[in-house]
Amino acid sequence: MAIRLGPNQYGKAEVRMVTVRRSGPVHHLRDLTVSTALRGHLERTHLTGDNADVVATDTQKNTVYAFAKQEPVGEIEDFALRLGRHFTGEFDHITGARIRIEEHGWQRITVGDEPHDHSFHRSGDERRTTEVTFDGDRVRVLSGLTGLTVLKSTGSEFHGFPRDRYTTLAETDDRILATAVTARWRHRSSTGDWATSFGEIRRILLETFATKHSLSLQQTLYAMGEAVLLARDEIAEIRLSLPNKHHFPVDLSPFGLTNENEVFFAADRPYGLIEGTVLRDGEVAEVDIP
Ligand SMILES: O=c1[nH]c(=O)c2[nH]c(=O)[nH]c2[nH]1
Repeated sequence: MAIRLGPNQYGKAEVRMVTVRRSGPVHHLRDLTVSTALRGHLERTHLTGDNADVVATDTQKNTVYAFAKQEPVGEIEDFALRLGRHFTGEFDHITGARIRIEEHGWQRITVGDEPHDHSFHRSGDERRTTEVTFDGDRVRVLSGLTGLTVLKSTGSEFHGFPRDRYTTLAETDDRILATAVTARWRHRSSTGDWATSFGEIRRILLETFATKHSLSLQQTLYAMGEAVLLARDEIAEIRLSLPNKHHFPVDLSPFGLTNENEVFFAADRPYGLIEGTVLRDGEVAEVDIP
C-alpha cells in the first residue's frame, strides 16, 4: 500500500506586533496579530527531515517585524499582500502563502476634551481582519471584522417555528436581538481602496442590523449580506457568522411581579449560531470562517 504526503502548510501563528510611528509629539499606534502559512514543495522535510526548503517559521516572524520597520504598515490588506508576495517571490519552492492579520483598535484617551498625544484605550473586542492567499498566479483578498457586538431592544420577533414534544420556546413578537458579528468578504480584485471599502461595509452592516425589522436572525443575516452586495460592487461574496446572544425574560411571578419585557437573563451559553454566505449570481462560495 503506497502512502504519500497530503496537503500541508506551515508558518508562524499569531505574531503579536505593536508599532509606534511618531509625528513630533503625536504618536500613532498600530496593534496587529499576524499569522503566516506557506505551501509548496515541502516533501523533503516531511519525508526525510532535510530542511533545505524550509523557510523557518522564526524567519517568517522576523520578516513581519522587519517589514513593519522598513515601510509603514498601511492598510492590513496591503501589508498582507507585501508579505505574501515576498515569501512566494523570494523562495522557488514556496508556491503559496496565506497571510492572516487581525487589527486591534486603540483610541486616544481624551484629557480635558483634547485627544492625548500618546495615551490610548482599547476600543473593545472588535478587530478588523484580512486574509490574503497566493496560490500560483492567483491572489485572493478577504477582508472582514470580528467581535462587533450589537443589540437591538425591539424590532425583533421569532414565531411560526414547528412545535414538537421537545419544544418549550415561547413565540415572541418583541424580543431583544443581540449578536457579535463576524463577517468576511471576498474582493473581486486584489487592488482596491481597502480603507473606504471596509468603513462603508462596516457602516452598512450596522445600519442594516439596526433598521431591518427581524423575523429571525437568519433573515437579518441575509439582509445584511444583501445590503453589502447591493451597495459595494467590489465585493463578490460575504459570509456572516452570528451567534444569537439570547436574552430570556426572567419569570418574576414568584415575587408577585409582572415582567413587561423589562428584565432579562443574558445567557452566555449555549447560543444559537447562525451562519451563511450571500453571493452574487455566477460566483462560487469560497469564504469560510475559521
Ligand atoms: O432568530 C432565531 N433563529 C433561530 O433559528 C432560533 N432558534 C431559537 O431557539 N431562537 C431562534 N431565533
